[in-house]
Amino acid sequence: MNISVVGTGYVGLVTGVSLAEIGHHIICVDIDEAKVEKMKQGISPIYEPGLDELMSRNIEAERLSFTINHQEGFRHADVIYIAVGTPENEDGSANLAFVEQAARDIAKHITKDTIVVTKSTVPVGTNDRILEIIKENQIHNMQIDIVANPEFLREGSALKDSFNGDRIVIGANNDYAAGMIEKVNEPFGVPIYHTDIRSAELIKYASNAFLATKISFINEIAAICERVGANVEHVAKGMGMDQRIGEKFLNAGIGYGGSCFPKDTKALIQIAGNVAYDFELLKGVVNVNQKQRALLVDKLNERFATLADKRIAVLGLAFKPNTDDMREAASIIVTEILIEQGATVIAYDPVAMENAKKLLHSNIIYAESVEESLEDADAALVLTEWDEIRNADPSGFQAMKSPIVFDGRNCFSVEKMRDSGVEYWSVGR
Ligand SMILES: NC(=O)C1=CN([C@@H]2O[C@H](COP(=O)(O)OP(=O)(O)OC[C@H]3O[C@@H](n4cnc5c(N)ncnc54)[C@H](O)[C@@H]3O)[C@@H](O)[C@H]2O)C=CC1
Ligand SMILES: O=C(O)[C@H]1O[C@H](OP(=O)(O)OP(=O)(O)OC[C@H]2O[C@@H](n3ccc(=O)[nH]c3=O)[C@H](O)[C@@H]2O)[C@H](O)[C@@H](O)[C@@H]1O
Repeated sequence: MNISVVGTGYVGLVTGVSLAEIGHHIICVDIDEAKVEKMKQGISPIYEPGLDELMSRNIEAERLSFTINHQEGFRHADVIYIAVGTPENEDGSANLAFVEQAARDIAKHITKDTIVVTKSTVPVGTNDRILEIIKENQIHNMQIDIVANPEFLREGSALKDSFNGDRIVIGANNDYAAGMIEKVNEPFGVPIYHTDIRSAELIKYASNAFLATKISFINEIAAICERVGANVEHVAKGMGMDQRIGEKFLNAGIGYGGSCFPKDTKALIQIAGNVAYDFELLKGVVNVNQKQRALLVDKLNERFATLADKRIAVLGLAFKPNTDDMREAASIIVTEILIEQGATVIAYDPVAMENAKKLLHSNIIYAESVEESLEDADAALVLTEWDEIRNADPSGFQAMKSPIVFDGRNCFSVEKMRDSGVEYWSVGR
């Protein structure tokens, strides 16, 4: 099928590449010229394991191309996917400006009957609005159907998730559109769940909010563990063995970050608020996460009278391993407080440092390796559990002025660290 994807961020590009890989003809449209130039050469503008290789393969096979021109992008499209950003407004609600602009672009340029598929995470009712915008602004009078098809991939394992997802949700209000989008997705071999549009929209927010709830829940259990002398890893394991609970997303740490959990939890609170429902539980989840992010700085402040003369190594900057994405990373707030308190910060991340430099305080010093960041440091904070950090030899911490480590991702064995003479604090163990 001829498919166009609007927006080539983490979701749009992975969607385009995956659909090309299963045999569709894909043209991706983005307004960012520099990005499009890179992608035309088979270079992914984002770090995502395996993506460059799959892009190049499908470009060579002439199943994948890129353009900044919407008209060219939509000319042959049977289906158009919307995968533009839905960032957070100041009040926490979802900003739909990019989605609405994409709808206007579609309205202006389509010249054949089209199914529009919304991949972006959008509040309930947005697909109705998109359809309305397209119908109101259409130049040629074409038949338009709309399908809500939320995305569940995780950054860092996006391709793996696309080909091995737990489900594909198709929300439609007619059998033709639902059947066509099922056909598009069939080669993935992933279970397909059909529902109405509004339920599909809510499935996405409810799923992210539930996962965020698991994380804040285990983080509160970790706080109790610390106070009563239990070990949160053992507690999580014992809980997770109950299949009704499940073992995943029970890793205690410095909370959730990234481009989605923080914004989607807040957006769902707004969605509920708009229909006069106070989502108390989710408000608690958000508050717990807020506190959790500053946990390591609180611990540092308990350990040292002042940070003014301290050299602090920060290991890991991305919001999670295997991505260069810095959106809502804990490192943003942690490094800001450290610098505010007068500390010297020497940071290292295997992949995200270029993006970090654009976002973090200009006083941060960047190291080329874990070892370099540890040299002469008074304390080290672990913010992201990259394999390179996780696999660091505990004896390496002896290069510090004082081997004191606050581990926000429970990367190291408590026993090994203590045996290596490291003063070690981790979350709830
Ligand atoms: N990042 C993730 O892991 C996931 C994101 N989502 C959702 O998917 C959506 C997209 O997220 P990301 O890929 O992270 O966004 P992103 O911000 O990385 O990328 C959006 C892209 O859309 C482009 N764009 C904006 N307006 C355009 C227009 N009118 N025409 C063409 N291109 C346009 C931008 O230039 C940018 O390249 C959001 O709603 C997000 O909540 C859903 C699941 C996973
Ligand atoms: O809507 C989205 O954008 C996506 O959001 C998350 O994916 P992502 O943000 O890429 O990464 P996750 O692996 O979910 O991690 C999110 C955050 O939670 C933290 N986390 C995760 C798991 C855990 O047990 N503990 C924990 O603190 C991670 O460190 C990270 O900061 C969801 O997992 C995806 O299903 C969803 O599609």
